Amino acid sequence: MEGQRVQTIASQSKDDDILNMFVRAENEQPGMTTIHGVNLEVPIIDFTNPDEEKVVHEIAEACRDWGIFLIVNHEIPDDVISKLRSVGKEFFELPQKEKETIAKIEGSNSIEGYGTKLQKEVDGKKGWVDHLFHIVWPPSSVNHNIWPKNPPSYRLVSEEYCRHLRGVVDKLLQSMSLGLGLEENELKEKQDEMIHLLKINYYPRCPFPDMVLGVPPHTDMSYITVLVPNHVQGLQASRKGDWYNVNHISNALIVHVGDQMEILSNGKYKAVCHRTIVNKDNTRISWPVFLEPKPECEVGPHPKLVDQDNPPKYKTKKFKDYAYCKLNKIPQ
Ligand SMILES: O=C(O)CCC(=O)C(=O)O
Ligand SMILES: [Fe+2]
Repeated sequence: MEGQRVQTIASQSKDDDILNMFVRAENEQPGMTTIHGVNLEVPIIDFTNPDEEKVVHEIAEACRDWGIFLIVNHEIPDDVISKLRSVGKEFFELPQKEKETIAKIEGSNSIEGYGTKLQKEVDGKKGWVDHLFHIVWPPSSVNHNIWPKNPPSYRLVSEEYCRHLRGVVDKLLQSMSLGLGLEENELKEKQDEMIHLLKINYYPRCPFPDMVLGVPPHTDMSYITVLVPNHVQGLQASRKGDWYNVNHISNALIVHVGDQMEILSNGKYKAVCHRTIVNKDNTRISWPVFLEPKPECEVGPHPKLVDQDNPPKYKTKKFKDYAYCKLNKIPQ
């Protein structure tokens, strides 16, 4: 096991030394660094808009100018989302011993399983969050041994959500492809080389939310990430050097452009820098699905998007090498 879980610390610890491991330097503390009183009104895309050309244009513009947007009317039924939220919450509310049966094995290369620490920690400061990771697609990459056995409906519910999500992802990739001037199905067809990785972030209530972070500032390593949170706001994005709360719409999907999409588009689409804050009164939970290349897959600027006037801005490398450098904070 990789040390104490934040959930355990949150429910038990009054020890200043332990709590100090979470308190950030002032220039990182959300209380000091958030622009208060305004939300970042990121683009909202309506998937039922009959003007499909307009939707493509809006998505491309959002990827270029924001790297983050919300999708409303996405056709994932509300009850599918609410069941996903229930089973995830139920898993994290199980006795600690039961959760540890699917804990990530320390030193293993796999990211899958129940865990706490993720990236190399700057200044040894810890994020106020535990998580669960498991691959949900394609079936050949899925290891059900790592999925929670409890609640018993966990698997069925998660599979149902992920099936619906694939429809959303297809539409997103088609629009992003067109927005780059590629054929409609060019990115969608790359899905053979991709995995869908579900994460659940569990942010327990925190007695001093202004001084700690959930997930520290980062861009996602994925091509794109599609996320649903519970009812508790906590996602912040950086815009022109300032941190803002992102507008929260219940049951909207939040899309992040990740590093691989920025690389593939040779910088035309921008990965969004984001972080999360925690809450004094409420537990926050979020369910991102990361669309990532398979480890051996090479990612670099798309050949059709580079020429003499637009030389490649990024190296082409295997995703596993990219991920190793990123997680260990080694320059790419
Ligand atoms: O909880 C959230 O809203 C975002 C979490 C996140 O950025 C991540 O897990 O990469
Ligand atoms: Fe993220």
